[in-house]
Amino acid sequence: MFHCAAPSQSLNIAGVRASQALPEKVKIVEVGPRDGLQNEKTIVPTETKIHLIDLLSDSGLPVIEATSFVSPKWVPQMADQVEVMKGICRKPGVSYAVLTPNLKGFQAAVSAGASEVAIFGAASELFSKKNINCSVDESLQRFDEVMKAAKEAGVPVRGYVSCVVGCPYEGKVAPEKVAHVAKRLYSMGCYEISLGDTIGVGTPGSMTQMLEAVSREVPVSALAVHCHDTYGQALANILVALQMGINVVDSSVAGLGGCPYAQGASGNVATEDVVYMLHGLGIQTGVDLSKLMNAGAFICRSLNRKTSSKVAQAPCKL
Ligand SMILES: CC(C)(COP(=O)([O-])OP(=O)([O-])OC[C@H]1O[C@@H](n2cnc3c(N)ncnc32)[C@H](O)[C@@H]1OP(=O)([O-])[O-])[C@@H](O)C(=O)NCCC(=O)NCCSC(=O)C[C@@](C)(O)CC(=O)[O-]
Repeated sequence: MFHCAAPSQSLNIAGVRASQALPEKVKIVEVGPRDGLQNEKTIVPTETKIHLIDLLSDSGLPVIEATSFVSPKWVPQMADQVEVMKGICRKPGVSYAVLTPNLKGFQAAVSAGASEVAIFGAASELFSKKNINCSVDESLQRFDEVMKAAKEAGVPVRGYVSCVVGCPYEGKVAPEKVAHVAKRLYSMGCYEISLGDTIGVGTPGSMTQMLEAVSREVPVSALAVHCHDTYGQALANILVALQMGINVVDSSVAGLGGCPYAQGASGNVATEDVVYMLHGLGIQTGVDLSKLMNAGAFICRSLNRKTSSKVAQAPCKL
């Protein structure tokens, strides 16, 4: 018989937070319903997606990326985006964000009531071509159109940069390339830039180098990290980002997901594991871990799949 220590907010832990300048609060952007489900082989029923989003809303998450307004020919799993946006119970205070690759997607997203949109670029030419069928420069031109329309409509826009450490087609990615794309997105008006380790190859060493380069161009207060966990480095990478002053973290309930254009990449870091670590550090998230775990259990049951969250697998429940 063994005992588990509850994550405490003791003076000791608070002392760690103070000495390492960790943030007091972290905003978690839940990407499971989009990043998590976009890669499923069989089409997930719309009602399942809606129920998952409602459970996640109930857990106290502040931002939920609900779906994407991309071409159904490219990502058939997201073809029910309008029904999903219509079906969810919108909880006051929760932002329901969606991905939009171009003006067509933006207009459809706004009609469906998205409270914010995200444009998604890459630091790698080949990934950009495979994912959105254009070069990095062409993508930035398209995003400029979306930004103009978003400003007129008063819709906040988040910007993603994919392949911030490595690319499935080009290998290692130079931090300067990431900084360049991040700066362009920030200059066009994105309020937040999410740095995606799309294939989960980053380590605290390579993340630090990349974050140092990006933070010379974009204020740290406007950065988020989006870590896939292929090599089991995601939590360590997030900790490094927090120590550098970043206080927005993307994650996916049950560690679902991957990118259809990055074969072999595993899901995002599990939201349950991020929340457990943050609470253990005395950092507030506003998320109720047990409600979040219910949402994770629901989607795993629905997909007939084992969770990738270590916290959800742990034999002792807190
Ligand atoms: C960008 C395109 C559309 C270009 O695709 P394309 O084929 O070059 O586009 P097109 O403009 O030539 O249009 C082709 C067809 O798509 C339609 N179309 C055009 N746009 C839309 C739209 N918005 N919504 C619905 N339909 C659309 C358009 O109307 C046309 O229909 P047709 O005339 O053949 O019937 C395509 O490549 C695409 O949809 N790509 C999305 C890929 C994707 O969703 N990838 C996964 C998300 S990114 C990711 O996961 C990484 C991230 C964000 O999580 C961070 C990280 O981990 O790094």
